[in-house]
Amino acid sequence: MTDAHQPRGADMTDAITVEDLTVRLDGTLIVDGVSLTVAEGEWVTVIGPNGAGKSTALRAIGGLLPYTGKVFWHGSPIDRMHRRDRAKAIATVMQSPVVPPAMGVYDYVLLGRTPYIPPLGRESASDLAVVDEVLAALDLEPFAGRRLDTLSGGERQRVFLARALAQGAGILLLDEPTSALDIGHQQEVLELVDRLRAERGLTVLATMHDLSTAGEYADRMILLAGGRVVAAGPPAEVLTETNLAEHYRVRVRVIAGERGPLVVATRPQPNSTQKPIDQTISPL
Ligand SMILES: Nc1ncnc2c1ncn2[C@@H]1O[C@H](COP(=O)(O)OP(=O)(O)OP(=O)(O)O)[C@@H](O)[C@H]1O
Repeated sequence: MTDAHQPRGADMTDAITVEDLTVRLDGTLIVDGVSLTVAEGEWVTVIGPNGAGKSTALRAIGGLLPYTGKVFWHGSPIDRMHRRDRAKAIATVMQSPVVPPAMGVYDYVLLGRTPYIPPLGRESASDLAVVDEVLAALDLEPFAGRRLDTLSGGERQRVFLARALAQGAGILLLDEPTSALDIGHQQEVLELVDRLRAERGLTVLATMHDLSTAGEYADRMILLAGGRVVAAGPPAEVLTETNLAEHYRVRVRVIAGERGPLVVATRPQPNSTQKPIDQTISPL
């Protein structure tokens, strides 16, 4: 297994290679020299506290934000790839994508097939078959005729994933893909992605906040804090009480589960070093 964050040049067996990725937003350094690799067929999940730079890093790796450093997909520098080839190589599900509110679910998922439809051409029967297959796999058939703006947050999140899967790309970038889903749909979606990974060799780079769930599905994890990689490796090496206490500033218990470490946050002890409330709130 490769080290998650050692730069070593683009390797054809790596689906994603990132070297010294740096992103500034409005002059502020947000991602600070991140290097990582994701092998073909591997699932790597980036974790880290709010504001750590996870979404920003993922957007840059997906070619959606300007950056300095190097990003390769399947050994090709992305800044030299044609837009259509990019869309066939990588599909992204970012948080709160902007969508035409009046658009129907079926048409939105069909947008995933755009890179396969010739200019001025129409979608083929096989494009429609892919959309039907994806809608069925995500339990979305009953919603096919509905407008996007009539769906619940969780239903919409599944539609965003459906569009990405319809794209048929070999690499999936998922930014908190299950944050709005109930526990049943969360497991269903992650199992589906994992099955596609096994059947089609899909590569997954995701961000997730639910640490136990993240650890159950990822081959490797990367802990980001302050825009930098502070830990990387298999879930059991990253999800440690020491790492989580240091970077999330929370007291946790990590218990060995069947499929990976289970992380439980515990309340501070009453005699901990926290100041009494009456010393931290100014009197009115
Ligand atoms: N235009 C901007 N100018 C300055 N700072 C910005 C700008 N856009 C985003 N940021 C900051 O960049 C930091 C990283 O944001 P990002 O969304 O990548 O974090 P994240 O790790 O995904 O967080 P979360 O877990 O809350 O989703 C945040 O502190 C955010 O406020």
